[in-house]
Amino acid sequence: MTGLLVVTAVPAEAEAVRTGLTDPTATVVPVGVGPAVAGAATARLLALAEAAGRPYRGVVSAGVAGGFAHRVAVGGTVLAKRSLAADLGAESPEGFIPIDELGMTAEQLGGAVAVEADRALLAALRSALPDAVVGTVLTVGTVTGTAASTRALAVRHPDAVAEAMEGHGVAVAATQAGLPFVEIRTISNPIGPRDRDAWRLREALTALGSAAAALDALGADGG
Ligand SMILES: O=C(O)c1cccc(C(=O)CC[C@H]2O[C@@H](n3cnc4c(=O)[nH]cnc43)[C@H](O)[C@@H]2O)c1
Repeated sequence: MTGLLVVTAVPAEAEAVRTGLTDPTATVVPVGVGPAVAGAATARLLALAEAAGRPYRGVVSAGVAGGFAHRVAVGGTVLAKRSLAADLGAESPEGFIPIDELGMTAEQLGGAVAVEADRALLAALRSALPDAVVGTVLTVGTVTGTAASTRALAVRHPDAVAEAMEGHGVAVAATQAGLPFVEIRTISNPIGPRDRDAWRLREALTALGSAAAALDALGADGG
């Protein structure tokens, strides 16, 4: 069995992870932006490793994220208790209806709208990163960019700490492969009215490099 598969969206995030992670058995791959592309790419990487007789032992979704300002500051680190597909559902005149409240069977849904982090991986990261904020990390297809939608998300998900665009897709790929999964993010921007100039990518990428050192705790003898 090989080591961990760590997937990021963009190459800059993968580079940041590689600066902190020293576990030689881990593989870090930038797979693209968004849950569909990240999920499909992760599933393919897992299948290729399995077919080569070198299956991964766990999957990590890592990168930068928008943070809910009342929960975590820019530059902070978050660990996902669960990775939740926050915009999977239906709009209605009364508001958003999550996919799992539309009356579909489990078979029709094909997977959970929220994937829980693997307990052992999360526990190992929590102890290596005691200052990290732990809560739900939302997966969205559209970056939240208004005060109204930020409020609506925070009300709908009071335990949410951050949003990003890949976690749930990667989590579904890991779950379907029977592998443990966890999501780790560092905060590049507060969620709220769009202000791309306010994104602190360099700060978040530096924090990601530091946080990635904790992934060594998930290596062959850890986690
Ligand atoms: O341009 C660069 O150098 C660069 C370096 C690192 C990352 C990027 C990105 O564009 C990251 C996109 C990635 O970040 C996540 N993200 C960050 N903030 C949010 C947010 O407020 N809402 C949703 N997602 C966010 C997301 O996972 C994207 O894939 C560029």
